[in-house]
Amino acid sequence: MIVAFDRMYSNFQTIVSLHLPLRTALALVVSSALVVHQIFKRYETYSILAHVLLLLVPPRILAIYLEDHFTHFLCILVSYTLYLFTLILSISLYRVSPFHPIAHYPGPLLNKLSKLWMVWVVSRGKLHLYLKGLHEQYGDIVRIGPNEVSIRDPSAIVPLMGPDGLPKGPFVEALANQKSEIDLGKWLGFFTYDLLSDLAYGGGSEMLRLVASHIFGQAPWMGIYANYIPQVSSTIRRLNESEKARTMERVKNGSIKRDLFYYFNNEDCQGAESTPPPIKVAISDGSLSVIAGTDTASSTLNNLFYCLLTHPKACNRLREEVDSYYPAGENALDTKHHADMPFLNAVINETLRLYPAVPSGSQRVVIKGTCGRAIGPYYLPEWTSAAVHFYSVHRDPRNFYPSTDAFWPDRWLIAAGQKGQQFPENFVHNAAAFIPFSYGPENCVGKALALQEMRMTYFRGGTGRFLRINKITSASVDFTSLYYDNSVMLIVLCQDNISGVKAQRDGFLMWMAEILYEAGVAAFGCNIDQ
Ligand code: HEM
Repeated sequence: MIVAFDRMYSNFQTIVSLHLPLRTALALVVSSALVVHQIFKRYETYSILAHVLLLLVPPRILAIYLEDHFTHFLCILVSYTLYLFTLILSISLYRVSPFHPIAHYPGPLLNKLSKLWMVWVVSRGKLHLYLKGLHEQYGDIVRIGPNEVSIRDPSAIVPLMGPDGLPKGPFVEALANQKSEIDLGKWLGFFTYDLLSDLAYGGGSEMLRLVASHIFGQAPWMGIYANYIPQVSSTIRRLNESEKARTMERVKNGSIKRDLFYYFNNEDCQGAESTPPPIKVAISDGSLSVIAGTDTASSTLNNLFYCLLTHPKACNRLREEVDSYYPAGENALDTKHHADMPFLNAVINETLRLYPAVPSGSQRVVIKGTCGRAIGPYYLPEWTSAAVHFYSVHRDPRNFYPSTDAFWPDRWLIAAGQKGQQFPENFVHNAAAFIPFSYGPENCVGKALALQEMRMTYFRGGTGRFLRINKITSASVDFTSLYYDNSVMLIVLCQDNISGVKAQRDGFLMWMAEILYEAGVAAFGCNIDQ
């Protein structure tokens, strides 16, 4: 085999060998790297075959022209070094040059050069703070990648994400363009980035998946290669298999009630499609909703409890409101008053304002082949990715003032013109800049469900073991308002709920210890602010 390859190579060598002078041979290597840069610029590709053909094959062939001047080993070394160096230099110079289509947007040099810098930032779990800092330094639009901007200007929300806005970022589009059946595992990681961009929470393989999706979200080509690393691919395979098994089981058993799957699987035989979708589509729909709905809701609940526990006055006020709507004997799980309880909804909104579960927003992209798009006051050339940075928009004093960075639920009551509320001087409340569920036709499909979940959780505790409080110091926690009821956490807001759960106090303490243990060990910056 080796002999045959050697013979083939020397035949090839004889055919293409031209005995070029050294300068000409080197110039040939440099020019091919420049041509390949143009190809990459035109057709950004995540195909491994294309990467091999463009990155590895040309310098190997061109090494032949150096054979007259160096030893065999040196030819290869010089050819590859010069080729890759020229390619990287050419790409870098272009990215920081005034000729780049988004050169006029300010941003740090490293961000302009490569997304690898963002991979590092993301791996530290503080992307939302990093981007907020960049907006404070550079203004309302910042170049955060070679072809990517982050926006803090609410006037960009409608043109970017509204009915005439842009489609979702490159990963989602690439998924839609898959010709054959999709490899769910591969794309799941990319999707979670769009959705869960900046969450910071812990939890075994979930966290592994999340960290991976964060990183691959910044540099999708890494995801393609990582899929070939046995440890990564086996985690993805396990995830795939478990999603598949759950879906098959659910399809086999049919509906007991009208859950989400009832609709995914077209079990009502109504709507646009009357037949069930292919099983792969059902699996992917199910997985996406679980991913989209679980971590967003649980992290918001974490933050909500954190805010209440660190603001005992607000906690007591909420307790009073609950007691007034649901006096002793009333079923607090009855949803009839939930949407009308002003302070409860103000507390939820204020939590979502300070800690949006998707802080860096959802990416949109200007499709290739268009002449670019005007997004509010900004012009975005084709193939530029852009996202409104929810976290920065929510914490901008031009949108919410005073106490912009503080937990102050009253702002929502004042804005709604609630009786008895003082209108502070210079009060600003830009409702259009409050977008925790994103905006437009592609916003969060689970918004109503999520809000109801938040309201109900006051009474039930909801997500059980997933519920973690971000940062707890004994001084800031009013332990007497928390009880543990075997499987769920119960925040006791109604007087009549207290009896019956007291016996579980030991359980509660164990649970609390577990939280503290997790918060201490999992250094994922659970408290979003630190
Ligand atoms: C507090 C809780 C939640 C927050 C803050 C939240 C936020 C978001 C955001 C910002 C997006 C991106 C939308 C966009 O690209 O413009 C999104 C998408 C989505 N959410 Fe939620 N979400 C929450 C809970 C849920 C729940 C409980 C479900 C369960 C059904 C859910 C299902 C989805 C789905 C399926 C998408 C993808 C929509 C699409 O791409 O078309 N979310 N969510």
